[in-house]
Formats: sequence, structure tokens, C-alpha cells
Amino acid sequence: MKLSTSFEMKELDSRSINEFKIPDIVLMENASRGTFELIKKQFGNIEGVRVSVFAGLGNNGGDAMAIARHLYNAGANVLVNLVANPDNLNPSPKINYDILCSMNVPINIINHIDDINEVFLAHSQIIIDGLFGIGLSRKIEGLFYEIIEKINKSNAFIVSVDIPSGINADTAECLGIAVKADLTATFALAKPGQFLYPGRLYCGQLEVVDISTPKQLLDDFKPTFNALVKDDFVIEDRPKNSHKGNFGHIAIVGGSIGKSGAVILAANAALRSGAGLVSAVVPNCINTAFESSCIEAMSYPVKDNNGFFSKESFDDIVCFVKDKDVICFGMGLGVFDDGLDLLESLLELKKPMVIDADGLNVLSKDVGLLQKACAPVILTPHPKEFSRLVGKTTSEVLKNRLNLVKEFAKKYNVILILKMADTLISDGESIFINTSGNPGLSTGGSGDVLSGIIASLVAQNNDALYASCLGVYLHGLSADLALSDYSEASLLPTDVINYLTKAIEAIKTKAQ
Ligand SMILES: NC(=O)C1=CN([C@@H]2O[C@H](COP(=O)(O)OP(=O)(O)OC[C@H]3O[C@@H](n4cnc5c(N)ncnc54)[C@H](OP(=O)(O)O)[C@@H]3O)[C@@H](O)[C@H]2O)[C@@H](O)CC1
Ligand SMILES: Nc1ncnc2c1ncn2[C@@H]1O[C@H](COP(=O)(O)OP(=O)(O)O)[C@@H](O)[C@H]1O
Ligand SMILES: [K+]
Repeated sequence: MKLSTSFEMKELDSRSINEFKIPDIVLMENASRGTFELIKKQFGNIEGVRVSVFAGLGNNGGDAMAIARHLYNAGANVLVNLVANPDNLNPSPKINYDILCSMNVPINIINHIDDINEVFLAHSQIIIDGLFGIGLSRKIEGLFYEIIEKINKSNAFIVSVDIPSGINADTAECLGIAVKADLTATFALAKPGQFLYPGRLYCGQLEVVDISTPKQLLDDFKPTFNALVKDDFVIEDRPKNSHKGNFGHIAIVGGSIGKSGAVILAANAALRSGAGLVSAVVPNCINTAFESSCIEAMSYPVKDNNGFFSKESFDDIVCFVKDKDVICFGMGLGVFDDGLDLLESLLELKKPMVIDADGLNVLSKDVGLLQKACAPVILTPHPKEFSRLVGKTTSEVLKNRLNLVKEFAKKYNVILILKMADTLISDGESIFINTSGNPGLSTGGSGDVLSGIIASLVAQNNDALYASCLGVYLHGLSADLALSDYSEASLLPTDVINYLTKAIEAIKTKAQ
């Protein structure tokens, strides 16, 4: 699903106005009418309902005043709190202000927090938050801070216009304070700040309102950000005359003493997401554990050295994996001497690779090795692993993750998946934000499951970016569906694997 940054939205709006000759006031009217319809859907009869409307100094405030008009016409008991000097309003908000005045809709100009009618606010069933939209440009302080504090203390149903005031539409950052909405009506396209944390926590139910932005503009629009939703994916039925060779052979290279589970999880996840064949290349000492827990996969045990891969086995490993379709490297690998040599030899095979966990820690010793890759490489770090790859602290990574993810993917020509509650995926051009998943995934082993799923989707001939997006989405969706039987606290990576079948089915049947 395409998203738009505030800059991109302003471009789209100004092209609607200048190239397609749709007057600004028409866009505002559509935005307000669409929001009003959503409120009506939520409340049914609006007659007599007490509504406090908060309108700021920009166009977001203009939308709010137009919404106030629709509510008033529907019989609501409306009080508009305008936190601006009417003489300084932009033309379209000024028109809406003048209409309200001519209709005698009560308007309170707020210059000080005490100007707010406390009694009316306390008895309001609905609050309209039109203080700031995508034009929020700095930290909220003073009067606006106090107003948002008051709004958040209310028990009313809070509707944010376009975006909860205080949330940066591009980064999701809370700029000092933000409205905690029950419903956010956003215009034309949703914004990244509504899917990334913490902004996502402030939106409540998110609805996109059509404001009549021309179809051509939306179709041609190449967004920087996308949100992953079910409709983005298609999973076909298998051909009736298929055989296992049609669905790829994955080599999982990983495991070490005490970490056989990581390979077992990845192998089972790969099989449950449709891989034709899975072979695990493991140090000899964990082979029995692997074979007894993972019946459908094959294993290729190699000489170990105190529980880890031995350098003497590298040629053997490379020889075994060279005819496989995808290499999945790193889960449970541990840290051992010369791991970088093994990774280099695997990259030289020119096979699609998924690199995770200790495979990433090995890679971080020489990220330049990626330049040797001639086939798609997918990296799946969590923030700590990514911090090692980019040579920054975890907090620096978290502060600047949107840029870093894209820049890293571009520089090294890889697909970078930064695993978090709001996982990001980038190919160096666009950024995809995952919308599925829940805190039940915050358990060791969840990442191993994800790697197995992605490797499996690549092995089934999906493009690496598509496989990464679908894999991340499926992984989260399985965890979401599993909550019908498990709590977030009790959910295990094994349960996520077992629910893959329902997740795949849910994507196949989404249109029905
Ligand atoms: N055709 C269109 O464009 C359409 C637009 N639409 C609607 O317009 C919204 C965008 O409107 P907008 O650009 O006027 O910005 P908005 O968010 O109302 O506020 C900007 C004002 O706030 C000020 N300000 C910023 N931060 C501040 C702070 N911390 N504390 C205090 N002040 C602060 C800022 O001041 P400045 O930064 O300029 O100094 C400026 O004066 C969009 O979200 C949607 O709802 C729809 O109607 C559809 C058609
Ligand atoms: N709160 C959450 N909401 C959604 N997904 C989550 C959440 N916590 C963790 N995850 C997902 O779970 C996985 C954890 O991976 P990782 O940290 O590598 O675990 P491990 O290394 O133990 O296997 C990632 O895919 C991450 O996106
Ligand atoms: K708002």
C-alpha cells in the first residue's frame, strides 16, 4: 500500500490544484465530508451529540472547521475552539471560518488555556483534533501543549484530522506531546508516521478518505514508503502436476553446540512455507539433535571443532551447497575462527543468500565482502546486529533508521530487513513497513523462523524483494492468527510455524 510523506502529499495536493484545476477548497471539502461520514458511521445519529472542535492555524484547522459545519448541520451541539487569529488564516480555512460565522456556529477564539469552555469540553462525546496536520514542523510547546494535554484527559471519542496532532507524519516521532486518537481520518494516502512506532500507537482506527485526488496522479506516484498489507500479495495454488523439484532446494548452513534449535526452527519454517527440499549443513555434534527433531528435512553433518564448524570442513560445505538453490546462513552458527572465510566462499558461489544472526556478526568484520555477491543477498539484522554492520551504536541506528536502512541497501546492493515491531525492508530505493505481528514474537527463535520463511519463498522463484516483503508479512500474520489459541506471552516460534498454513490460506483467500 502506497504511503506519502508530508512533502510528497503537498506535491500531490499542489498538482491536483495546479495541473488538474481542482480548487483547494474542494479538496478541503472532500476531506471534511469524508471525515464527517466516518464519524456518522461510528455514531449513527449525531443529533444532540456534544462536539468540541479544535482548529489550529493551518489547513488542518480549516478541515476541522468544515467538519464542524457538517456536524452542526446534522444536529450536533458544536463548539469550535479556534487556536488562531482569524485574520491570519489561509484563504480556504478563512472561507470555512466565515461560513461558520454566517451560520452562527459557536466559535471560541483561544488565546489562553483558560479560554477553553471546561464544562462544554467535560460533557463532549466527540472531540475533533484539527490542531496540526502534516504541516507540524517543530516541537509543541506552550498553549498547544496545554490544549493537547486537556484533550488527552477527556473521555470523549477523539477523531484526529489527517494525523494525531503532535505526530511527525514522516518519522512517527512524537514532537513533545501528541493527541491519542480513537479514529484518524487521513487524506488521499496514509502516511509513514501512522505505521511506524510510536506514531502508530496514537492513531486508533486508521481510515483513508478519498479527497478526489486524480487517479492518474495516484497511479503514477512512486512512493518512498509503502505499508505491507494483505492485498499486496498473491499466493497461487500449486500446479496439479508439480513435483518437489519445482519448489527449490534450500541449504541451511548454521548451528553449533547448544544452538541446534535455531537450525531446526529455520528448517521447519522453510518446509511449512512451501520449500521443496531442505538440507541443513550442521557441525557433526548437533546432527543427532537435528535429525531427531526435523523429520522432513535432510542433514549434512560436517566435521566440527569443539562444537562449531571446523575450518577443515569448509571445502566440504561449499561442495555440498553449490548445487542448491538458496543458501540460508548464520542461525545458531556461533562465533568461531575463520567464519569470514566460509562466508566469502559461500558468497562466491553466486547463489541467492539469506544471512541472519551470527552470519551477520561474521559479516560485520568485513562488510565489503558483499561486493563479491553476484546473486541477491538478503540481510535480516535486528537493531543490535545492524549497529555492528554500520559501525554505529544501537541508539544511533534507531534514531536514523529510515535513512540508514535505505542507504545501506543501496550501497551494498542488498535487501536489508531491519527486524523490529515495525520491521523495515529496503532495496535501496523504497522502504516497506510491516503491519503484521505482535509482541508474541518477542521470543528467542522468532528470527530463525523468519529466515527459513524468506529462504523458502526465494527458493520458490520469487523475486528477492517480494520474497522478503511476503516473508516478513506472513511471519507476522502467523503470529497474529496464532493468538486465537495462544496468548502473547505464551506464543512460541514453533506455534508461529504451525500457523503458517492459516496465514498462507488467509492471503490466498483475501478477496473473498
Ligand atoms: N490542499 C491542501 O494542501 C490540503 C490540505 N489538507 C489539510 O491540510 C493539512 C496541512 O495543512 P498545513 O500545511 O497548513 O499545515 P498544518 O498542519 O495545518 O499546520 C501548519 C501551521 O502550524 C504551524 N506550526 C507547525 N508546527 C507548529 C508548532 N509546533 N507549534 C506552533 N505552530 C506550529 C505552522 O507554522 P510555520 O511552520 O509555517 O511557522 C503553520 O502555520 C493536512 O494535514 C490536511 O489536514 C486537506 O484539506 C486536503 C487539501
Ligand atoms: N513486538 C513485536 N511486534 C511484531 N514483531 C516482533 C515484535 N517483537 C519481535 N518481533 C519480530 O520477531 C523477530 C525477532 O527476531 P530476532 O530478534 O532475530 O530473534 P531471534 O534472534 O531470537 O530469532 C523479528 O522478525 C521481529 O520483527
Ligand atoms: K490533526
